[in-house]
Amino acid sequence: MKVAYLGPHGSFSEEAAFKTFKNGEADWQLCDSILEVLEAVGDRKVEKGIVPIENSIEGTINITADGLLANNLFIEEEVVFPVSLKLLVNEGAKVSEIREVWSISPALAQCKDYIRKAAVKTKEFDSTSSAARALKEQGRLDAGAIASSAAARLFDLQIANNSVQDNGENHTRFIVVGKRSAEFLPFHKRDKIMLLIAPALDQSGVLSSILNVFSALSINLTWIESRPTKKRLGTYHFFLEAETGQDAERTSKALKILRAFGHEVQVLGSYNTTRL
Ligand SMILES: O=C(O)C(=O)C[C@]1(C(=O)O)C=C[C@@H](O)C=C1
Repeated sequence: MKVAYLGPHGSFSEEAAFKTFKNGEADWQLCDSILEVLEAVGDRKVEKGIVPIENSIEGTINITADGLLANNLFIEEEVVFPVSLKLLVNEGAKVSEIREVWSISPALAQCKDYIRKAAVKTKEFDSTSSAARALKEQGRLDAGAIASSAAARLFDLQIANNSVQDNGENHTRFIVVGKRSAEFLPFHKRDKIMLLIAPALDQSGVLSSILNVFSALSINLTWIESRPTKKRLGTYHFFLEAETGQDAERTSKALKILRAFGHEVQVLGSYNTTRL
């Protein structure tokens, strides 16, 4: 089975992918960006992809949320992975002389406090490991990369600071996605469900009326995110993730009520969750 993830080697996505799929189960396809992973699944070049969707410090990874819809994907599994962001430097570099730090944007955002205090510039890359690789290739002594200890080993870089993230408790939620197929059985004995809800009317109280359906049925919501529809300024749709507690009946009741109110409801995934 072909499985895509964000490369190059040494990325957090790689660590999450290796822990999620059994040895020998996957024929790995490394991609240059998160969007490329989602497109590879969308274009059926691979069967599955694994991508980050949310980080405990920085929040939603919008590229993933929007890319799920643009590529007609279905969430099949969720894994929560601990992240430890380090400052990597070339041999001979002095921390006091670092003027720039390089990384993917969500990782830079997870280290805002360090970046502000150190008064360094930032430069965005498509992954933590591509930043580490570029640092090694360019041999710069005035720049550092925010990346993993695996990237330090792989690119032979020194760990100048073992933890540059704003909070020691740092987790990223990854999802395994596949191409959506009409015959897929939604919410059958799974822990969670992901919905995309486009409200029927743009009127006051519409979001609270949607949320009331879940509270009336005692369904716990675990994530809510509004994203612009990209059609007109001020128009939004909502990602809602709920714990189904493997109870398909209450979940289908909620969907029926929401649709009866005229809201457009799409099931974007039905999955179990694992903490790595
Ligand atoms: O750049 C990587 O190493 C990734 O796997 C991406 C990513 C992300 O974008 O959230 C994954 C986990 C961490 O939160 C930092 C980076």
